[in-house]
Amino acid sequence: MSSVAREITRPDAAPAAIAMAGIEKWYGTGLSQVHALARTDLSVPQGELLVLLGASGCGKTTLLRMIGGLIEPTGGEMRIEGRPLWRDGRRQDEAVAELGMVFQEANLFPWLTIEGNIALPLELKGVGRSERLARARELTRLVGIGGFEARWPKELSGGMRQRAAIARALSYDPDILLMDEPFGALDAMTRDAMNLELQRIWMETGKTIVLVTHSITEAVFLADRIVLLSPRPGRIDTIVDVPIPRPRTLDAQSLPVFQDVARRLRHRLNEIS
Ligand SMILES: Nc1ncnc2c1ncn2[C@@H]1O[C@H](COP(=O)(O)OP(=O)(O)OP(=O)(O)O)[C@@H](O)[C@H]1O
Repeated sequence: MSSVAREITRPDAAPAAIAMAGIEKWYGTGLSQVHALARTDLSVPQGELLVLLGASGCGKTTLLRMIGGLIEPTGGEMRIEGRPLWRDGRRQDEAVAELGMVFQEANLFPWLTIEGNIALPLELKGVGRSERLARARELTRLVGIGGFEARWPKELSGGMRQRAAIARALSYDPDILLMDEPFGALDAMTRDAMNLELQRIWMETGKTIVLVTHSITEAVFLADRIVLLSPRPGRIDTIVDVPIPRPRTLDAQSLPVFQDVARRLRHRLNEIS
C-alpha cells in the first residue's frame, strides 16, 4: 500500500487535511492536448502551511485548483479530510465546505461594503443577517481591518482588499485555505507585511494552508514544507522542510538556515527550468 493510501485508511489517526493519490491533469483533446500535471501523490497534514513553488507554467495553479475542486482531475483520487472530493464526476459538498480560496486579485464586489463582501458566502448559505454581520466583524478584526466594515472596496488599499478577501474565504470557517499568488500583485513592503499577517492568522486559527508562489523568499518565510514542481508535465521534483521556529520575523531572512534553503531551491529551480 502506498503511504498516501495508508494515511487515507489508517483508522486511529486523524485523516490528512488533503491526500492525493495519482492525481493527474490533461487539458484539451487530440493534438492540442497539454499534459499539465503528471501522476502526483501528496499528503498535507492538518494545520500545515505548505507552499507550492515552481517556474511559470509548471502546473501550480492547476494543482491548487484541483485541490479546491475547481478543476476535475483527469485521473487519481483527491481526498479532503478523508472524504473523496469527487464521486461519479460530481463534486462533493461536504468536502468543498472545508475549502476556502484566495486569488491574486481580491475580486471584491464594488457594490457591496467590505462587511457585505465578507458575509456574502454566508448570505448565499442562508445564514441570518445578525449572525452574518457578527461573523464579518469578528473576521475583520482577525485580518486587521477592524473598523472598515462599512467602507467600499475602492476606499481600501490593495493590501487591505486582500485582507478582506482572506476574511471572505474564512467566513464559513473552512479548515483549509488555498491561496494562489495571494500577494503577487502587491508592492514589496506590503507583501512583507502580508506575509507576517498571514503567519499570524495561520497561527491564530490553526488552518491548513496551501499557498502558490513564484517567490523563493516568500516560500521560505511562510512554509513548513515547500513542494518544488518541475515543468512539462508538472511533477513533484523536491520537497523541502523549513526548520525555522515560529513566529518568524522578517529578520529570519538573514539566518544561515533561511539562506541555505533559499540557495538550494534557487539552484534546483535553475537546473530544472
Ligand atoms: N484551461 C487550460 N487549457 C489548456 N492548457 C492549460 C489550461 N490551463 C493551464 N494550461 C496549461 O497547463 C500548464 C500548467 O498551467 P498552470 O497555470 O497550472 O501553471 P502555473 O505553474 O500555475 O503557471 P503560472 O505560475 O504562470 O501561473 C501550462 O502549460 C498551461 O499553459
